[in-house]
Amino acid sequence: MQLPVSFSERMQRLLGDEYNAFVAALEQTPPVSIRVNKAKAPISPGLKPVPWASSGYYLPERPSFTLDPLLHAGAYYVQEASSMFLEQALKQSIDLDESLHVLDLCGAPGGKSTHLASLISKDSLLVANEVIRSRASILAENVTKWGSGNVLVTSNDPREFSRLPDFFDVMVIDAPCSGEGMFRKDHAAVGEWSEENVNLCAQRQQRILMDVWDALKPGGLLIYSTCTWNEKENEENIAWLAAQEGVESIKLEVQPEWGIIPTQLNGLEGYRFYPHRVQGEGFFMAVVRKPGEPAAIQHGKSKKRKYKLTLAGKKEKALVANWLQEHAQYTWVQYGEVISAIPEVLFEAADEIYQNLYVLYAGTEVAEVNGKKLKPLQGLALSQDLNKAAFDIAELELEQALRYLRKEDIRVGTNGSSWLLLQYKGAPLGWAKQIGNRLNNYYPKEWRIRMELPQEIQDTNILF
Ligand SMILES: C[S@@+](CC[C@H](N)C(=O)[O-])C[C@H]1O[C@@H](n2cnc3c(N)ncnc32)[C@H](O)[C@@H]1O
Repeated sequence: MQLPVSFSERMQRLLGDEYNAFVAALEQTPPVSIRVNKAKAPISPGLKPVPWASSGYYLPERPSFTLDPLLHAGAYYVQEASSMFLEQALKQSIDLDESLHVLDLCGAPGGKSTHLASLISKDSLLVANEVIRSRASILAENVTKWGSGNVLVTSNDPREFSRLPDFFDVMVIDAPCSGEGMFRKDHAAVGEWSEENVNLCAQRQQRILMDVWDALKPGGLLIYSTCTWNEKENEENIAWLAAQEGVESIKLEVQPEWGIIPTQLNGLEGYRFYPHRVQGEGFFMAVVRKPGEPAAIQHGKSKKRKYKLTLAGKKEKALVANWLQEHAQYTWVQYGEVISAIPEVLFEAADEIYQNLYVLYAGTEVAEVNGKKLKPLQGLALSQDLNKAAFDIAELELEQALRYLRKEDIRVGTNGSSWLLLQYKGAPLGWAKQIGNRLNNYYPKEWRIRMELPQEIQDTNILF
């Protein structure tokens, strides 16, 4: 790999004696890691754990993930290991049993959003945002597959968050950056790198920080990360923010054997990940607290407010309520023909998000109403709270599951006219409508596997 000269000079200055080991590590095959959705697969796979993440594991080699139906079922997410350090940032800085409003501002494709969804309490709301619309759809797909039910996916420019002053307890800004830490995974990134782009990225990151700052509560946490190593986009930006806003830096405990390098600028802590030190890609993270007293958390519906969300009709609600477990804990809303379930304690906050932002997906999309007919939706099939007892179920073999996910016609030997929940190794994949012994495939067209299936399909056995 031909590294740009000014990049190499900087890295030599930063790493000193370790520079040669760093360059050698850039030539090695990147490690492969996954994060397991313990709500769907409550297991400890016999895999080497990522030391700083409770559900992160390394795989010995890269399988064809597309050919594992459990990935499509949201049973795990393929995520670079260094990024999973987010878990330490949260666990060491805030009580995750509290009910929190959390923003993941730069969310797509969804690694940190799905991680956050697993870490926060059921009474907490995650707003997973992505400004670029096409990428926001991918974020919504991954959030739906994860199936937590307390996430709203939005697609807004950072500046539009100023409409929500003092709203969030935690903000994660995984900023768009010059991507030096991805050189090993993505060789094209080396050719696209320039000092000028580093400067542009640093300026854009400052703009993003200022745009959303008012939406963070006094006393709230900001978790800032990039996948690059230059100081301008990292320590210097945190120092710049501290100079503007007087933030308090949060120091995290890192075990020496993790290989993470703590850094400091003007007394502000940061954490660096290098590929010769950790089994992961290049990464930087810093955690700061906004000055001021935390505002008291308020719940419940206020009497005076006019809501944007419309409640589902009693009749419709009665028909679908038992499709989710613990259905009494939800508020059922209807948007056009779609009935969704939003945790009742989050209704007020969710409505405020609807009033101010562009929402692509909210809570759990349960059913589509068409006159007297009800169609169960993909969000329900993939919900962690799906009440399987309410449906007929067919268990698929590997090849059948992949053909279903390709949206092909399959037969499973059933006969009837009801909706059928199709699952693989016990994990729901989606719906089919029985028409006699035929099945209509209702897997979402945009999500379908486009890859041709190989002649011989091998079970990847990643989880079980
Ligand atoms: C590093 S990626 C996020 C990765 C994601 N957090 C994850 O863990 O999967 C940065 C994201 O910022 C988005 N982005 C680009 N320009 C932006 C801007 N001006 N403001 C906010 N986000 C932006 C990109 O589209 C990209 O999805």
